Amino acid sequence: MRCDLFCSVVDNFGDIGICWRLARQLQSEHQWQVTLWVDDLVSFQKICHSIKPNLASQLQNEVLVRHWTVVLPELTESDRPDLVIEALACTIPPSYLQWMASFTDKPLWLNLEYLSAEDWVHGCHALPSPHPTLPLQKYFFFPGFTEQTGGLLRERGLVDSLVKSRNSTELQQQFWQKLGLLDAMNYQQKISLFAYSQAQIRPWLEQLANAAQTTLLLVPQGQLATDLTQLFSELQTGRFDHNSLSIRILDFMPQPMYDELLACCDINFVRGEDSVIRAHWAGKAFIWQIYRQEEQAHLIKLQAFLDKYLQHASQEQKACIEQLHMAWNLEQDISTEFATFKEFSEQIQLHNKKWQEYLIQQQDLASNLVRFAENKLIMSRNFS
Ligand SMILES: Cc1cn([C@H]2C[C@H](O)[C@@H](COP(=O)(O)OP(=O)(O)O[C@H]3O[C@@H](C)[C@H](O)[C@@H](O)[C@H]3O)O2)c(=O)[nH]c1=O
Repeated sequence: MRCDLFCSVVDNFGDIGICWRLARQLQSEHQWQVTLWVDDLVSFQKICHSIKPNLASQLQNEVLVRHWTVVLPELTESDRPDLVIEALACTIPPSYLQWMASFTDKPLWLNLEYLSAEDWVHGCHALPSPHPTLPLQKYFFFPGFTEQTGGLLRERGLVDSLVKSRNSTELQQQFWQKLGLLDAMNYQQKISLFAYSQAQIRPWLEQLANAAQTTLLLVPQGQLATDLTQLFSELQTGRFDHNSLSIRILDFMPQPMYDELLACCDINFVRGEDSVIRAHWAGKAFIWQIYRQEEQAHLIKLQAFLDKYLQHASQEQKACIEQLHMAWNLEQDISTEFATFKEFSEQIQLHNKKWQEYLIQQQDLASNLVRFAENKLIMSRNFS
């Protein structure tokens, strides 16, 4: 099977993060021949350091990465893919659509949608939509948390390997060494903090600094790290130590390392669409800052997720997790909510384990997509 996957980087790293994981998985687990078209190789390089932004085409992890520029290179019949994926609301160029439509044996066209836990997704997943003028139709493919959706990205063996990292002091030690954080194991609590802006973050940081427990707070480079440097000028050096709190600014690391970071921390603040799912597989307590949308539409999506995730949680757990999520997403001071969250940390850990078990019973997104595409192609080829 040959697949062309189109990815446009709107902002941040979620678009390329998701597409890069999917491309690698389709290649390594399903032996597909994948071409990943990306319009921003500089962002891509942040999460895959071997990317060379000046190249029009390059092979990375057996995936052909092509720079998607305004004018696409000339394509010939021998380039014809079996499947074309238009990821995360990007728009395939009209010239490419015309080229697709020119074949008798037309490629299958999928629109990989954004993640949502809302129930309307069940009715829209896998629906076809005919192109208004060309003899083509595309199918909507929705990731999600239930069997009625396309599922979640999860590589084979990932959860087992993260459990190993979680349970082995030696592997953790090696990991922290790779990051250059030789004293990480000495801290009683390690928190990864990947988030958008947080206007009221200071009181929470003071709470951590004044706590009995020592905390190592790991913040990836980006807007939040810049904001924290405004609060604590010492952070210009990438380090800040005050009483029980140590903050370290980290360079962006390759995706597999980021996955391991989440497994080695005790609490993970995650954001967007991809890191939140990684936090699920890491199996630690997590707090999600959802990507903001106009007119607070994201809060409806957040509540839909919390309703699913906390469906079987006790009333107290539900209240404490919901309150922390709401305060964090509304950029309020989270000191009180975080203290309660910590009180319940053992129960939250157990709850997350059950939630993870429920999700793992479902097929992963790449496998669902492969099955869907193969069935559709077999049907269309039988009819033509
Ligand atoms: C911090 C870090 C992240 N990453 C990866 C993990 C993820 O694949 C990616 C971050 O993506 P997200 O977690 O989704 O957060 P994000 O905020 O960067 O991405 C967002 O982008 C918007 C355009 C989308 O519309 C949002 O829905 C969302 O996906 O970066 C690394 O590989 N290394 C790192 O060091």
